Amino acid sequence: MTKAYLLDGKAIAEETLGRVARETAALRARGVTPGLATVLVGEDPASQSYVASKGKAARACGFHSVQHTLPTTTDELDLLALVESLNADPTIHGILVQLPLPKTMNAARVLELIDPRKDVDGFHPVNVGLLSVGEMDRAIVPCTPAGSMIMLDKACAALGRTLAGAEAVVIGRSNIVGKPMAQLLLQRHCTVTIAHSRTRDLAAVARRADVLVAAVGQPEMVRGDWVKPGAIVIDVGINRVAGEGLDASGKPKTRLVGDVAYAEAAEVAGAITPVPGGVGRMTVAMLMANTLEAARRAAPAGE
Ligand SMILES: NC(=O)C1=CN([C@@H]2O[C@H](COP(=O)(O)OP(=O)(O)OC[C@H]3O[C@@H](n4cnc5c(N)ncnc54)[C@H](OP(=O)(O)O)[C@@H]3O)[C@@H](O)[C@H]2O)C=CC1
Ligand SMILES: Nc1nc(=O)c2c([nH]1)NC[C@@H]1CN(c3ccc(C(=O)N[C@@H](CCC(=O)O)C(=O)O)cc3)C=[N+]21
Repeated sequence: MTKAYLLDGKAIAEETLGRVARETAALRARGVTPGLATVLVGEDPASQSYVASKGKAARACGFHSVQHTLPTTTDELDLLALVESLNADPTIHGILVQLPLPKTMNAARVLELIDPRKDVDGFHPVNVGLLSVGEMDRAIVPCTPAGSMIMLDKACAALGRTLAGAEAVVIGRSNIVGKPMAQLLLQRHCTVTIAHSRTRDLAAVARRADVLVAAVGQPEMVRGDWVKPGAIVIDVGINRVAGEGLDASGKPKTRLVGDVAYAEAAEVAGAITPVPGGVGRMTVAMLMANTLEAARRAAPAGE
């Protein structure tokens, strides 16, 4: 049995981050330093660790990086005021409000207040619209789907495939992953199916896919026999599940798994992304790429 080509998210992300760092140096030579502000409300440990890794990547790229941490009890109006002050701050080109926000807050209202030109997550309705009409010079594309497309291009190059005409199935229809992913695949001329929790016979739908994207949030839901032989499998899922034994502080160990049963799927797929070390790495890298691009668009035209 041939084993799938492993799409190494860490290595591909490093490539992207290297390019961003080089281009940032060039932009700084013109007097512009990309600035990224992250906003975290509450103390969710997973969110804290994501935000920390974003700050670290920003500094490694040579960005100006600021982090705002607000207590869970923050008044929504105070968060809105912070967003407005970041909108008005010329040293900040990218604003990321970490999701999920506390349930007491209206997340849509917060996201819609972010200046679309600084919306490096690509979640603002203006960016959603620009993506859907294909205005890619002005749109900011959500990081996870954008990173997934880069990995798909690597897979196509390695396997000698092309996306045009391919059957693509995206499992998941969220605004942050599933829908924008489907838009990008459509732009690349795939025949796109979006599946979700009401889809009948999901396994059969998945088996049609030359390109299968799982963005579900269900640990290892996609089994090996859901994968068409030779398909390219992009596993977006990040699920923390119980591991074996105890950690150093005596708490039960946990581990990360994707939405795809990796070992089974890797026996059948043509190429596959691992979890961890897959799409998650690319998400952080694309956030840096989006921030650099936002800074460039804000900078006066250079020679
Ligand atoms: N790698 C990365 O950088 C990132 C990873 N993630 C991870 O990706 C996953 C998806 O995230 P996100 O899109 O935000 O999640 P959401 O919970 O917003 O959306 C999940 C989607 O999956 C569908 N779904 C849920 N259960 C099933 C099922 N049993 N069968 C079929 N469809 C199902 C839902 O359907 P319905 O609409 O009908 O409810 C929904 O459309 C999560 O594991 C998340 O942690 C997210 C962002 C970034
Ligand atoms: N406004 C906003 N924008 C986001 O982009 C956003 C968000 N909110 N909320 C949560 C999700 C999730 N997300 C991830 C980022 C990095 C990894 C990542 O780096 N994962 C590593 C491992 C991480 C670990 O070990 O915990 C990996 O897959 O190898 C994963 C998931 C961004 N999100």
